[in-house]
Amino acid sequence: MMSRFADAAKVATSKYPKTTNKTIKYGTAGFRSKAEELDFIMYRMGLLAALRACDTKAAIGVMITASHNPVQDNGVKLVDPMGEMLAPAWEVHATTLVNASDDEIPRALEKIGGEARIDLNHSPLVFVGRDTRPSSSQLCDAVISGVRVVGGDVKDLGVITTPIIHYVITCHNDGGTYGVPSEEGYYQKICEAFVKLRSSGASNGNYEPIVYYDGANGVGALMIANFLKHLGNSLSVSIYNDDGVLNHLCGADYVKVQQKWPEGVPRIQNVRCVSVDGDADRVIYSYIDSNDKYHMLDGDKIATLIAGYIQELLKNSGLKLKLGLVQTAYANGASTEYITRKLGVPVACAMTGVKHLHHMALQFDIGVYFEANGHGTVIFSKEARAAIRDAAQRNNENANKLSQVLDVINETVGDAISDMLLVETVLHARGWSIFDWDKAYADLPNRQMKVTVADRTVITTTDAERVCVTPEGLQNSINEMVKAYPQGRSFVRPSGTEDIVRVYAEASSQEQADELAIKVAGAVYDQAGGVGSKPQSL
Ligand SMILES: CC(=O)N[C@H]1[C@@H](OP(=O)(O)O)O[C@H](CO)[C@@H](O)[C@@H]1O
Ligand SMILES: [Mg+2]
Repeated sequence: MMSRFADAAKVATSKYPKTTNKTIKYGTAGFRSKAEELDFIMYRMGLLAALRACDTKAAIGVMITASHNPVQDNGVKLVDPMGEMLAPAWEVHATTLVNASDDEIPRALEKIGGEARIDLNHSPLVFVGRDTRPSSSQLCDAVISGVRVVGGDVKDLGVITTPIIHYVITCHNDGGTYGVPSEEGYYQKICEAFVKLRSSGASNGNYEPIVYYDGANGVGALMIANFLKHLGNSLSVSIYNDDGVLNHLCGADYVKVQQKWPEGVPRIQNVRCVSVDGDADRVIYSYIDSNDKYHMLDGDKIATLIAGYIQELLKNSGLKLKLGLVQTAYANGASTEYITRKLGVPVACAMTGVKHLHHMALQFDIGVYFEANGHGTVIFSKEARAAIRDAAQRNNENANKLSQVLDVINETVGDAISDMLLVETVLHARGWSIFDWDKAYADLPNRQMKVTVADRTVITTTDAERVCVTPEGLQNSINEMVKAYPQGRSFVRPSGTEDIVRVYAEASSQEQADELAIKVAGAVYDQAGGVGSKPQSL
């Protein structure tokens, strides 16, 4: 019998033939590689998205972006019905489908359909969005072809940020409860709440409503301009890096990793600079102080600022809701210490990757989660949201504020611009300058290194990646090394996005953190099959 998916193979062969025999895996960030290697993968992800839409009987999202990677790269990730990352079982299906030969596509689709017991009579709807990369438009056409060849409908959102597609998908699938399912609906919801929260005046104490915005030369620069149309005089945003080479010497990843002021932004003392990444789902703040010293405020600083403020609103409102913060092993030790000891907010540690953090944040009524690199948000349980809205209606002033704060937040995924507006809201409420915020606690000096090994899967970990299980003996070596450094901490784990092992070290001085990182990197090289030359310096 001819497969109902026969056309999928025909179009694959004629328009999107497979161009590699390498095995490819759907990773933490979906599929990512050089743009010219991606046509066939995009087409197949269109096919898969349509099947997933049948499976969930809901609209599915496809975002074409390689986030902070160089402009030559591109990538694709699927968004599940409530804005979540694609379910793990479907990551496996994605991998199977991408690794099938062109002729095997119908069989692979039948198999996925069978395993997931999909109702193929459902007519699938797929939303697609893309970043500003020159390759994105053509790759988007490949996705659309994939969806259509199996009878799906497409809504093309055009050039948008990753968080906007997550928001639109969620609103579409919940019948508009979370908000109006459109790009315009997104701006309106967030901005209206933000403007209301500062209706008594945009300045307050040490807070001045002025930011410099580093758009990473990407979609974040376009979208902030749309935000500004809704923000009136509430915040003055000067936009920089809006038409150069994507992510080049600027943007959130550059600022965080290089710990440097972004190129293209005027180097003015004591001004808050907000850097977003290539698809605007990550944000990092930085400033130059009066002594011309550079300071970077990362996801940990953002998370502690937000959690501290929500805790205060909760306390003053009398609402009994359980607030918690989720971090990863990369969170600076000083931030964990500050939030647990000073603020008394419980902290949980999740494995790297936002889906793990998101999942762990669900255990709290209000869960704040952030990776140190600036990706994160706040999520509220249904009950928490209802309790807040209810108390707000009964004129509880703090609950009312919290209710408006809730609308500034994009709960569906980490969102650079919504997170920025949230940070600005807290600073405004507290009357803080960026300096006041920064001095809450001092980061422990830290260092990250990469080690290349023959097979990074020989490294396995436990306890949210903080303890290394294999190769046997490596953790003991790390323990011995760490002992020699005051406030020393170090761990190693295989990257989920690059073919390397990551080493993290922190200690009481930068020299010591660097020294510890180099020693631990050496131990990884010796005990886990290092290749090339042994790491001896940074
Ligand atoms: C140390 C670090 O920043 N790791 C990043 C990086 O993961 P790795 O598994 O470490 O390669 O990419 C992930 C996806 O973008 C992001 O979630 C994560 O935070
Ligand atoms: Mg990103």
